Amino acid sequence: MQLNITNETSLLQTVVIGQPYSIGKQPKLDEAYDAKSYQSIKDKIYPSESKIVNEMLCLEKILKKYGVEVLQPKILKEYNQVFARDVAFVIDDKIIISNMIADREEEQEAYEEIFKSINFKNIYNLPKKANVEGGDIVLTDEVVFCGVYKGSDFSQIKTARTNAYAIEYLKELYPNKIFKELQLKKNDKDPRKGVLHLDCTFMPIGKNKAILYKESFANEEDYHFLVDYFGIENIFELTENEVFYINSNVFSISPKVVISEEKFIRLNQFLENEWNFKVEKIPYYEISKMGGLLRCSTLPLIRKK
Ligand SMILES: NC(=[NH2+])NCCC[C@H](N)C(=O)O
Repeated sequence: MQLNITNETSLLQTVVIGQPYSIGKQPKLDEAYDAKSYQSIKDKIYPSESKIVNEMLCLEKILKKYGVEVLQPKILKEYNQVFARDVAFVIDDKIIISNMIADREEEQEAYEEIFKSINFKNIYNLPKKANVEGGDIVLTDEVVFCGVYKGSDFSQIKTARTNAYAIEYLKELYPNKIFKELQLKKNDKDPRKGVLHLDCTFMPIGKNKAILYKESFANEEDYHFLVDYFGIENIFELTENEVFYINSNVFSISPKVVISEEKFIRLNQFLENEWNFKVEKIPYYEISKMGGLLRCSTLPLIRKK
C-alpha cells in the first residue's frame, strides 16, 4: 500500500476506522483518562456498546457510499478501540506509530495486519521520550500543526498527550515541512477548562477554511496565527458550548463533502448555506461522550494526490 496524506480534506481513498465491539466494562471514575469521559461517568450517561456500534455503523455506511475503502483493526477483548486516530498518523508516504498514553497502549497490537500491508521502510517508531497521539497532528499541504503541552507536570496530566520532544523528532523526519506548535489548555476533569487533542478544537475543511475555538489555546498568539493563516473570512469560530460537544471534530471525505454530527445545527447550516459544502449528517453523540468524535474515529491512509 502506498500511503499518501498531506492534508485533512483531499479525496479520501483508504481509511481505518476504530472498532466498536468488545468495548469492555464502563470505566470507573478514577479510570477515566479524559475529561469528557470523566464527566459522562460522573453524570451516569456513559454510552453502552450497542449505541457505540450503531453510530460507528452509520459512519462506515457513509464512507462506503462514497466508495472509500474501509479497514478496521482486529477486535481486542474488552478494550476501547473506537478512536483509531491516535494510534498512528500518516504524513506524506510515512506512517508514524504514536507513543500513546499507557491506558491506551494495547490498541496498537490490533493494527498489525494493517501495518503489514505497508512497506516497512515507511513505518516509523519514535524514541520512548517522544509522546505523541494522532489527534494532536493536523495537516495542511504547507504546515504540520501540532497540539502540545509543555508544562513540567506533563506526566501527571492524562489529557497531555504530545510533548515538545516528539515535535522536535518529527521535524527531523520532515525537514521540508513547516511545523507550527499550538499549546493547548489542559484539564483532566472539566472539559470546559481544557482540551484533549488539537482536533477537539481546530480542524481545516475545504480547500482553505477552518473551524476553531479561541479559548482552547494557551497562548492567544496561536489563535491569531491560525486566523491570519486562513483569513478571518475563512474561519468558523465555535462557542464554548459547541466545543464542549466537539463540533470541530468533523471528518472530510473531500474538499466538498464533510461528515458531521446531526445535532451540530449552527455549524451544519453554515457549512451548507454559506460555504456550499455537502454535509453528511450522522448520529455520533453517544461516542462524543467518550471525548472524541468523527475525526478521532478515523485514521486515513490514502487521499488522492
Ligand atoms: N483524536 C482524538 N481527539 N481522540 C479522542 C480520544 C478520546 C479517548 N477517550 C482518549 O482519552 O484518548
